[in-house]
Amino acid sequence: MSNELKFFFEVTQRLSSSLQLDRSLKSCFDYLEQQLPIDGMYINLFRQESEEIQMVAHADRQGGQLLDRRIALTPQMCDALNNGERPPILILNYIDMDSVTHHVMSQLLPKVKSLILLKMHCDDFHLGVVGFYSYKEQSFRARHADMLQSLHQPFAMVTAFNLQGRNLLAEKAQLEAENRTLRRSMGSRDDVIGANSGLKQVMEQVEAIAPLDSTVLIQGETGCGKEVIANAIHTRSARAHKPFIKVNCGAIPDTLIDSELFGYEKGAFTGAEKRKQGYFEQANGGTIFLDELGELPLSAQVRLLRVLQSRTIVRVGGVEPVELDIRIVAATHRDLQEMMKEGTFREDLWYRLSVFPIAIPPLRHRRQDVPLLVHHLLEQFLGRFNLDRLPSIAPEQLAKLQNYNWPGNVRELVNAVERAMIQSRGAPLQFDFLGPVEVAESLPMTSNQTIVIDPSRATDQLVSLDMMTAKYIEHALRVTGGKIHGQGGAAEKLDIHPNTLRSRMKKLGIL
Ligand SMILES: Nc1ncnc2c1ncn2[C@@H]1O[C@H](COP(=O)(O)OP(=O)(O)OP(=O)(O)O)[C@@H](O)[C@H]1O
Repeated sequence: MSNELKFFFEVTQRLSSSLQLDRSLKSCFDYLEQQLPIDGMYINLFRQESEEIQMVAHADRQGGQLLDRRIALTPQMCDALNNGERPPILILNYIDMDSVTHHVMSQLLPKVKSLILLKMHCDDFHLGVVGFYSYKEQSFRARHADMLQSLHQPFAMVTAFNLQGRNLLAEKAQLEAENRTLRRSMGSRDDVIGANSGLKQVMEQVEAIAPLDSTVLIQGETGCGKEVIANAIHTRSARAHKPFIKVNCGAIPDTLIDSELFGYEKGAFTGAEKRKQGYFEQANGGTIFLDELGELPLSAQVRLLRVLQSRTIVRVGGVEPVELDIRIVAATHRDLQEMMKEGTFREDLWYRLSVFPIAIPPLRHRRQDVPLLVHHLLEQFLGRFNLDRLPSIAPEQLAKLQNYNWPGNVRELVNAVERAMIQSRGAPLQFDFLGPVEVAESLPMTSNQTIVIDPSRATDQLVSLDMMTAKYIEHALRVTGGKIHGQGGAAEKLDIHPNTLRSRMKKLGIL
């Protein structure tokens, strides 16, 4: 075999040795550096549609890497690269001999002093170049170019196939993302956003209580995710494949509560033509979620207490108790203890229910969850709005969302994101309809959560020192992910004793 053939055979063998361009390029380099005075090589694509050069792979003595580094070109540079007169192989013993190469290399590999560029063509399409470079000026001779010129076809083929492979991988990643969204919308286990940040403590409680059959009372402001947490308890329990029945206690008229909850026997009242199961029976084997429990009238509270004690119900018009295997999860945004004092909520029922209370912090106390929720909602809305990519949000708009006070909690955020998507029509999302963020309600933050104390931003509308202290403590808790004591905790950062911080939080009403 002639020397040229041996060279061609060895390089093409190495080039096709792996499906990963970084590996095959490194293998080529290891051989080529013994044949040519090179310090490295790379593959650059010519992206005519976006007027860019994209470096996709590089290899030198340290190893091979896949890259995605892009350099913008001027229209004149694109014309120069498209010019049919540009030779298929070019020796540049000084980088500034060619203005486009100088522009690109000064940004990608500024130490390179001389180069051989091998143009890659595929079906009349100018794919880009393979660059063989040296850190010394005047390294290359015509014989080096002669050796390399037969390689333009194999390099072009391998690069083209590799790019196709990458497109397939990108499609696969997109399919996986769609799958995740679908699973979430079907209520799979990973649908609690903030489970590892603002809702970490809540989720620890959920994980602990879910496998047991204990009654759970979820408390939290309206729209903060009580149903989401109730659902998480059910899906993490052994009852996950059994019914999860949600009852909105506030939505049932007083006169219908008994028959809706406990069902009725045939003939129990006019119109009761056949026996009907109530919500409790429908939930048999699974979980019943009693939402808005605070709205339940006192008479129904007594009967609920009986169910909790005996795990049996009696249908309206019936006498026989029906035994049930159910787990009860209740939720309210009302202050049940206050209602007890007023006499509108039964004390005995409270004690039965509050065996395992879970308090969900409002969204303004876990602002770190806002970007996560926004991203989750955008993914959810993607399908509904028939979009093929996520709309963008400018950092200051995201900061605005994080600083806003969210009186309607996550539900209000859901509505705000939906409204912004409807209004945006493909442009970056705007949330100016939320109105200015009040200084009193949030401290100015940059998008990377660094607090900015800027007296020039103070207005004449002063707020009480207690309110400012509360906001500052809340901010410290956000920064530390809710950690109070120990290294990196809020007490350390605020330079006070953890017990002092706790008592101040209690006084200021911080959860
Ligand atoms: N942690 C979360 N992750 C994902 N979505 C959430 C989360 N919290 C709330 N949501 C969404 O916010 C909306 C309101 O949540 P949910 O109905 O659970 O609140 P709630 O506290 O039960 O409200 P209400 O007090 O009105 O009964 C729903 O669309 C829900 O999917």
